[in-house]
Amino acid sequence: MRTNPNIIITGTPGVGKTSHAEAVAEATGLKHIQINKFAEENGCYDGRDEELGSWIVDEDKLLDALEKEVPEGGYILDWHACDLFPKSWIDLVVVIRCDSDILYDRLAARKYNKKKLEENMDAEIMQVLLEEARGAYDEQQIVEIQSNKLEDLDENVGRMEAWVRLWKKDKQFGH
Ligand SMILES: Nc1ncnc2c1ncn2[C@@H]1O[C@H](COP(=O)(O)OP(=O)(O)OP(=O)(O)O)[C@@H](O)[C@H]1O
Repeated sequence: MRTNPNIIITGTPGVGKTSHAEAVAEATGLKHIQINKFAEENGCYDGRDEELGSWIVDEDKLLDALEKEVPEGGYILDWHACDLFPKSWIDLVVVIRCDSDILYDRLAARKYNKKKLEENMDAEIMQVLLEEARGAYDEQQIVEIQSNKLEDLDENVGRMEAWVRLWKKDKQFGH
């Protein structure tokens, strides 16, 4: 039985996952795992997609490495995919969304190549991550939030902090 929850923060690249995860970790004491970094540090990569200019994560190796700690609770998993994490590990899935014109500017500022930019824009417009979350987790575990402006970030972090507080209180009283 976990005494701290595990939260996935997911969404298309650039929507604001890491900005949210860092702030929620700071506010709640949960540990933030940026999966890209974790995969790199733990040798969970399996080659590189040169066309997209990104590394390919070996999901089996990644889950093996995470399994040593994450099931105990207290983690925020920050990644642009979510359905690989076992349902039994996860208490809340936060899908961050962003308006496409705003996302376009954020991704263009990163100097993504045309293919990568278009793929990510399509993914956001087609709400790929929201559908992926719905396919893997229960509807009541999933929250969809907007991250267009800084006020959204503050409000979202406040909501997530309140959710963590309630979750822990519920556990304390044995619900
Ligand atoms: N609500 C927001 N208001 C204004 N700017 C934001 C907001 N959320 C994120 N940003 C900005 O958008 C950029 C991308 O944010 P961030 O790195 O958190 O996204 P990400 O989803 O973690 O991206 P990636 O998947 O590539 O790691 C950053 O420059 C960040 O400051």
